[in-house]
Amino acid sequence: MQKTFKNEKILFAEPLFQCDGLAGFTRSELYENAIHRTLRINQLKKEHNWTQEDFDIAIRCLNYEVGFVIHLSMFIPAIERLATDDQKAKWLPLAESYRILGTYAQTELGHGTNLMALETTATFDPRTDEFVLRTPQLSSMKWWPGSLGKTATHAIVLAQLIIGNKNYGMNPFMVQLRSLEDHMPLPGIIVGDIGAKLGANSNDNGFLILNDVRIPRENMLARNSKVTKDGRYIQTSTNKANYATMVLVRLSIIRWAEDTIKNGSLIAIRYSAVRRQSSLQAGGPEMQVLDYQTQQYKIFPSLAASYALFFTYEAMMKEYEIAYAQIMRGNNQLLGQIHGQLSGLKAFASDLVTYELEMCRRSCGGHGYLKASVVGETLLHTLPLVTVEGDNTVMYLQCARYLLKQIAKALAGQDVDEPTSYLKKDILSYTCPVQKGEHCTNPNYLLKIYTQRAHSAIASVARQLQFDLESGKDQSSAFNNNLVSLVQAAKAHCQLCLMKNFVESVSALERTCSENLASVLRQLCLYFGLHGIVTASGEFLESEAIGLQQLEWIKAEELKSLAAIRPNAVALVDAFDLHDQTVMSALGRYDGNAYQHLFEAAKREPMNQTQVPPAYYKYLRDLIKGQPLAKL
Ligand SMILES: CCCCCCCC/C=C\C/C=C/C(=O)SCCNC(=O)CCNC(=O)[C@H](O)C(C)(C)COP(=O)(O)OP(=O)(O)OC[C@H]1O[C@@H](n2cnc3c(N)ncnc32)[C@H](O)[C@@H]1OP(=O)(O)O
Ligand SMILES: Cc1cc2nc3c(=O)[nH]c(=O)nc-3n(C[C@H](O)[C@H](O)[C@H](O)COP(=O)(O)OP(=O)(O)OC[C@H]3O[C@@H](n4cnc5c(N)ncnc54)[C@H](O)[C@@H]3O)c2cc1C
Repeated sequence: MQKTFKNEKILFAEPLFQCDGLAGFTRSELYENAIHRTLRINQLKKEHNWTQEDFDIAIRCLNYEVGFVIHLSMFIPAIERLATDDQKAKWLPLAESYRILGTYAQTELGHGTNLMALETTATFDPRTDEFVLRTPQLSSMKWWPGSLGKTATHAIVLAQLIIGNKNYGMNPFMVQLRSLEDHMPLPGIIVGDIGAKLGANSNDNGFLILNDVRIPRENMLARNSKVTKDGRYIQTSTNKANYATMVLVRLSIIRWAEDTIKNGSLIAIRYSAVRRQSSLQAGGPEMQVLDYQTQQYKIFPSLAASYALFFTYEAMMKEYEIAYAQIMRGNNQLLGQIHGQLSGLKAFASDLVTYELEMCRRSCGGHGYLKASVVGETLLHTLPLVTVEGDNTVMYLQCARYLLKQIAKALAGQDVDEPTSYLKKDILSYTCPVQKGEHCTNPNYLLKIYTQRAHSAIASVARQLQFDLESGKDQSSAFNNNLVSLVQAAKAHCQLCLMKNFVESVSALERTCSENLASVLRQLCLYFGLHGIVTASGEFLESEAIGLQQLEWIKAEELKSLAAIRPNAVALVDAFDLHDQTVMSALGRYDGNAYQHLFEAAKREPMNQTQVPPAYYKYLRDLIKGQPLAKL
């Protein structure tokens, strides 16, 4: 599942990468440890001639608990996508050698989603051939950018470009924040950390106030638009191209989601295999909780999601690489498709894993509430994915906007993009392929059901919008009246994408892998499809993709699937090939000794380093001895 990291032994031989000790670290210690780790991985890369892929896998092996995440995942990619060749030649070597440390400063205290309303300005001053950057009011300050608080020496600041009295919209500007001599903020720069978060506290997300900070004209990243010395704005590509970095990170978030749900399902399934509790026969032996149908129902969705997201990431990476290669050659034909697809799939993947991680946590009972189980920590670290790189609701709406355009083309007899080719079909010619119970065991039949449900959802909201417009509603009111249905249609399309990628990937694999493996993957794919229909049965019925009889057959087949997956469940998570130090969980160790590892973790608890707590001498001793308490 994960490209086996041949350098795992090298990485985990070093105490720095052994994760047990992170519990109890202060924020400053977590921050410092994360920086130390990234720089040490960089040294290992040089010492052992690792590839960039090895470097990236090492970071994933540490669950991204490293420093400079935004420098690596946004600042450098933004230079690659937004800078001219000359600007790349200047800034990339500095960034890649960590001579400058960067962040991507777009979100403000008052705005994150609505980029058109960002308040930071960059005003061109022709007298000095400079831009003057300012955050005019409290709500304008940059707020959230990773590494901004204490680390970044530079930021790519997204600001409204002002020339004369005209606003040319959001453009990217390279701004130095700190001295490269003593790391002190430069004149006009007020910068700091925004404070503790629910998780990811090794990251110094920060705030930035710009008080008339002057930068040279050549600091505007000018691949897509530039300002001439005499103040003329020249657009060389669509201004949507300035959004390119976000598209890439949305792709990365799908893989991040895949990585977290693999951890969660591995912990839940391995622990459920060793945990024995209660018995079905009075006086009989206690059962592995993994044998309870309800426990399987709780955690097998996370197992199936792990594989579904793996296959979808692989497919979307190929789609992105094709689109990006064209875009970098100036051909924006695929820009709308890749934006629509990745907006929706980033939202769907992060929604899916945050829900399933909580189910994994719950499935571990009381021990799931211990930090040492790590499944709760994993959930906390995953929660931001529903917000970063675009709030999920807003991302679904971007996907829906793309789908509306595609169905309009389909209905007009025009070509549509490959991912929405199903919209060309005649929706009325559909007949449910499941006409008897055994038909539910055919993933291709299920795929037809998903297709019809998605097509129906998109067609239905398109019709409703048209009806509202023809009834006299203006565009924005008609849209706002249908936002929930638009989100629903986007989710339906995304769930179809996951199912299609799963079916097609297994079909391709079975041509080369053993029949045993093929049969296990087919079973998991079938389960993923059945479970998806059951959990959204209302929408599948509403779309008439299935009827009540089919739903009854599908529900029965889903429960049978649980029993079919059970014998391979542990092997399927072992196949993730995740090192114990990556999973870090006392409940999910490969050796299965959950209780021993829990007790070892408890013994490492700082409070247990002394038998008698300081509070005894302050409060408890007199209390227990019946002595009057001193004034508190
Ligand atoms: C070390 C490894 C680590 C790997 C993992 C890294 C993870 C990093 C974790 C955290 C970092 C977090 C970073 C951030 O959060 S950065 C900030 C992210 N912010 C956002 O995503 C803002 C969301 N808002 C928007 O994107 C936009 O405001 C909008 C899309 C909601 C609205 O755009 P706008 O231009 O205001 O209006 P329209 O909707 O009318 O769109 C206009 C037009 O542009 C097209 N379009 C919009 N976005 C894109 C895009 N990204 N790419 C291409 N095209 C885009 C849109 O489709 C419209 O096109 P049209 O229909 O043809 O007119
Ligand atoms: C951990 C973390 C790291 C981050 N790192 C960075 C970074 O490195 N760089 C950076 O620039 N930013 C960063 N961000 C900021 C992030 O990009 C924004 O928080 C995100 O884009 C959401 O915007 P917002 O916070 O303004 O939410 P809002 O848009 O204010 O969302 C609030 C509510 O309003 C709803 N809403 C908003 N607009 C609409 C609409 N048009 N239609 C329907 N509903 C709507 C949303 O769905 C949501 O329910 C980070 C955030 C987090 C949590």
